[in-house]
Amino acid sequence: MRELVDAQSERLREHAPAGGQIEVAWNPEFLRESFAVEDTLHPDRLVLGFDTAHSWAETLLRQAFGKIIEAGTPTIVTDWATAELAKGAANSFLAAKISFVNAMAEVCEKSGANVVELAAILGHDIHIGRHGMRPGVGFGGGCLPKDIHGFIARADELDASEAVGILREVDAVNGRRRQRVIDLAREALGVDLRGKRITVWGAAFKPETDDIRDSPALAVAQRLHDLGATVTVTDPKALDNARKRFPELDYAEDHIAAVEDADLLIHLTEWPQFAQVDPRRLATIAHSPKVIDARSALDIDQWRDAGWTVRTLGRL
Ligand SMILES: NC(=O)c1ccc[n+]([C@@H]2O[C@H](COP(=O)([O-])OP(=O)(O)OC[C@H]3O[C@@H](n4cnc5c(N)ncnc54)[C@H](O)[C@@H]3O)[C@@H](O)[C@H]2O)c1
Ligand SMILES: O=c1ccn([C@@H]2O[C@H](COP(=O)(O)OP(=O)(O)O[C@H]3O[C@H](CO)[C@@H](O)[C@H](O)[C@H]3O)[C@@H](O)[C@H]2O)c(=O)[nH]1
Repeated sequence: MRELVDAQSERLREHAPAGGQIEVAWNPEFLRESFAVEDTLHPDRLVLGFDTAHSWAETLLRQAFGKIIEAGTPTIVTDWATAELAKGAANSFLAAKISFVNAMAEVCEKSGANVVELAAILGHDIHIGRHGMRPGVGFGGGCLPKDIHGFIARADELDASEAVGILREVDAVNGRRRQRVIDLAREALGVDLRGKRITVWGAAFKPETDDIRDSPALAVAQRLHDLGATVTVTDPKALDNARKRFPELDYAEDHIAAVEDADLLIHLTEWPQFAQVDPRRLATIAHSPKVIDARSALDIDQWRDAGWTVRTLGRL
């Protein structure tokens, strides 16, 4: 690791106009999409990685983050190698937490337990914590998938493959959640999906963004389309991006009208407006009132009372 950073610094010194004046500092940031401003102004920690033989970069960064440091933000000053690992390790842990609860969901599906309640029980243990452990169709986006793959590749380069076996499993669990939704769709509609009309609620990889990078919702929608279903996708913000990337899918602006004549509705991105829909009204629009709640975000008792057949990931 040290050699890699040294080599990168050397390359910078060769190519940058400032040459030997260049000093390299690592400052990973941990902001989440749709919370970028809040996470930037109020980060839960700062990581500053330097070549400790120099102090110029440290002085500059401490000035740049002056107000945030004064506010008492934990600030960890460390070496290059540790700072470089910080980002990949943090995202790997977040991904592992999600896949852990989703692996529990797989067990719940076999045993009849309820993964939402199980996650609440686990989350109240302060050693575990309740944040970032919502079960569902798994993680996507521009960060967690890329970062665990990058971390695995780097560990392989460093001859530390065994240490990241756990991350290969994290990735495998994540992929199985998407497949589980396809399996549930086939249970609901029959193995042959040709000619079936499926409405997908959600295109963004998570709510409150138009980002569709590695979106679980669109991956599932595309697979259903490949199996012959007519798939209509709706999303409050991400339709333009989705249309460009997956022109073969159908799109609808209005999430209620999107359900007209549907044989099956699949809830794949938990936008709050989806959970606020009156299921009684929706049941009169759909061709067949069947829903898969792949984010455990709908009030399934209310939907069942309204006449819907409800399937979920990780609870009956
Ligand atoms: N999106 C986030 O919330 C977030 C949060 C923390 C960290 N990060 C990290 O920040 C980095 C960028 O993320 P992003 O979401 O802004 O991605 P992005 O894809 O939106 O932006 C990347 C930019 O880099 C440009 N680019 C790509 N390859 C290039 C190259 N070879 N030369 C010059 N420019 C190139 C692209 O054109 C694009 O404008 C990633 O490593 C990501 O993990 C992102
Ligand atoms: O309990 C949870 C939390 C998240 N997700 C999914 O995980 C993915 C990532 O969500 P989130 O972490 O909220 O979004 P990002 O904006 O990708 O932020 C992650 O990636 C950033 C870029 O590296 C980091 O800076 C952040 O700390 C890290 O949370 C999304 O698909 C979510 O639907 C779940 O399935 N269950």
